[in-house]
Amino acid sequence: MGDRLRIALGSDDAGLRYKTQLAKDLQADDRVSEVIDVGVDEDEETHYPHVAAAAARLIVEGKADRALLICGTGMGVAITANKVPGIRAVTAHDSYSVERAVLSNNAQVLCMGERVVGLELARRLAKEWLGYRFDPGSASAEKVAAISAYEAGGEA
Ligand SMILES: O=C[C@H](O)[C@H](O)COP(=O)(O)O
Repeated sequence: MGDRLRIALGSDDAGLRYKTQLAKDLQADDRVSEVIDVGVDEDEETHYPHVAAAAARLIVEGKADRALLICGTGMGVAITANKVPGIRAVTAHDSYSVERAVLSNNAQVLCMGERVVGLELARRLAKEWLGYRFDPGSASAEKVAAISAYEAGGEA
């Protein structure tokens, strides 16, 4: 991952208002090199699993570094993204969890719920999230490696 981040951004119709604002925030942020909008658009009713899977696949294909996904609760998009091998997605609505999602879990995908968290807090959390980088030399790396080993069907 380079210093600046390529962010896949997606929502269903329940998260579209927040996605629209977050897109503007991300595009204005110097730490972001690219925002890849995977939908939905206005008047589009693609269900959340399709949007979440599209964003997660961009990461495993090396076309995005991270994804920010919004649905009603932030849960359906996280569940879906986690079905894509290699993806670690979390739902988080507080500052500490957002920090640990990156620093402890090396999660590439942050999910939030438009029906759960206020817009200004969501914007702040997204801004904080951009500032964290996982340290592969940290004590957390061994634990993340264990996640990957279990995902691969082995033992850790
Ligand atoms: O996790 C799912 C999301 O909250 C979605 O936006 C709404 O899903 P539902 O319409 O099935 O409740």
